[in-house]
Amino acid sequence: MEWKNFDLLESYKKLENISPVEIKELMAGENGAKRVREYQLPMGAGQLYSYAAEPVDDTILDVLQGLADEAELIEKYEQVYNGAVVNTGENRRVLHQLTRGQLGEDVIADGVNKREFYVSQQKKAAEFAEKVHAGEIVNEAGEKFTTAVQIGIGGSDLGPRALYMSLENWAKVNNTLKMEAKFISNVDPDDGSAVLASIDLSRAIFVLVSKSGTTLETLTNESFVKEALIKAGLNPAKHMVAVTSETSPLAGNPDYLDSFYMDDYIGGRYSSTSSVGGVILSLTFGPEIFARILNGAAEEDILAKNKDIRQNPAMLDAMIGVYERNFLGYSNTAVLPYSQAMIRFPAHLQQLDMESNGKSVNRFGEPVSYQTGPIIFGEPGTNGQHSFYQLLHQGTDIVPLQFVGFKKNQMDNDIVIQDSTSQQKLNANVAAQIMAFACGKEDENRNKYFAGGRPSSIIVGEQLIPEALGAILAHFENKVMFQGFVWNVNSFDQEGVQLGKLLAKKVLAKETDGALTAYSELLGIF
Ligand SMILES: O=P(O)(O)OC[C@H]1O[C@H](O)[C@H](O)[C@@H](O)[C@@H]1O
Repeated sequence: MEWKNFDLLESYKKLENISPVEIKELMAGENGAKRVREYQLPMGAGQLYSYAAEPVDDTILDVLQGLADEAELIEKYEQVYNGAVVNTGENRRVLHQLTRGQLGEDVIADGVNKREFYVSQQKKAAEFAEKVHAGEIVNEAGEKFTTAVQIGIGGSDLGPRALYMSLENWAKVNNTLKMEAKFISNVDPDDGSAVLASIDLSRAIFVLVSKSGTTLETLTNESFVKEALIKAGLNPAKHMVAVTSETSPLAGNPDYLDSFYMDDYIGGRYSSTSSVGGVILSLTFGPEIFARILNGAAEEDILAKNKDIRQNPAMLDAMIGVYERNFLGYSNTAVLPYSQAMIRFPAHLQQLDMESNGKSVNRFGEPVSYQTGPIIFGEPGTNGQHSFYQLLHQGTDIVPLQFVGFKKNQMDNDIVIQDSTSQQKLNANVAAQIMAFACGKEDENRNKYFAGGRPSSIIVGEQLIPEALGAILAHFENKVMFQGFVWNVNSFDQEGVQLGKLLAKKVLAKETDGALTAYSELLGIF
């Protein structure tokens, strides 16, 4: 198996010379209908990935299949889940898939069977959550905890928060919301203050999450919360658990009610299915619901083993994305869930994708001479339609769009107005948008003219339930991984976040000069 730069592959040349297709033509009339019915494949949890409105035909798909084969994507994926040190920059394995299933061989690292370790932590979190729910672990006054507050940032916040928000209302309707969750992430004191003001502190359990145990924001917020607890006459040691890696400075501290572990083989942005998401989600929804999220993710991980891109939704999505990024010149991707519950999902995908593939050097530290990860942004539909879709329809940049939609809403409340429910209106909009973007509209008035030819895909599910959510989460993780393989970058480190941290420390230590001193003055820091 070889790790080669993308532009050294035969498929790169083929893709450079391939004639692009016109979505506008392909999607028109009865041919378009046939395409929508055919250009789809099953995803995990009974969902479908539809790519009819993407700029591909069978010829291009064959070349993309050739690319997947030539870049040895499946072999590289096998290396990942069998425990190879693919995060070369940090000399680490990459094992997040093992948090939700056994995909290959046992991975024994540092004398430990890693899958067994992750499962043991899941069990520990499940038992802890059950004791909290049963009132066996209670506050100083013997009362049950009612709120779980996660303190963490980046991967220790975004994924778990997106998952929680995606299922909060569903859980309420299905009577499985055991506790409410809140999240404190920003070092902005107003973030912590607002959350603390919104809860009954005496009934709150804080889940301190930091893989490294050294993140300034999280440690600051831990102190912020501890001070509030002490001021309220409460004992912080009775209100806080920690989730961290066994090698971090937070590990093994008796000042927490309990500690749960992940390890250095789980990257922050890939950690939602480890204890990082497991503790808060088991506390709030119950361990069974967290297990259902894992099952959905596991289904998707298994699908991702398929060599045939027409049977492997994550790999197909990844290869279409590479084609759009490197050969059609599209530098952004919008994520547009037509589900209000998924409001924080685009933020999670921003970290997942941009922190993974926002690189200019290959995995050996050599500069690459092609584009890598796109800029990711998004907002739930239909809200986005009334905001930035103007640029998407008529702007000078073409932005590939990733829609997500569900046939049924989550809550048992909808009304018929003018012959349609709100859910029907929501889905009518996503169908309309896909076609408007693809086919556009002729008009003599150039201001009202829509060029069309704007590509999109859509993930369609029955309802946003735990399995569906887990499958969508893993779909994007695997997509990003496959793209990183093609670009030959290390998708599992993030050196680009370090410089800013270093300079912030200098500012706080008053060790600045030049313009940094001037900015410190401008911001009134000292
Ligand atoms: O979990 P922690 O070690 O506190 O890290 C939290 C986050 O901070 C870092 O700066 C990285 O950019 C993220 O990848 C990480 O998720």
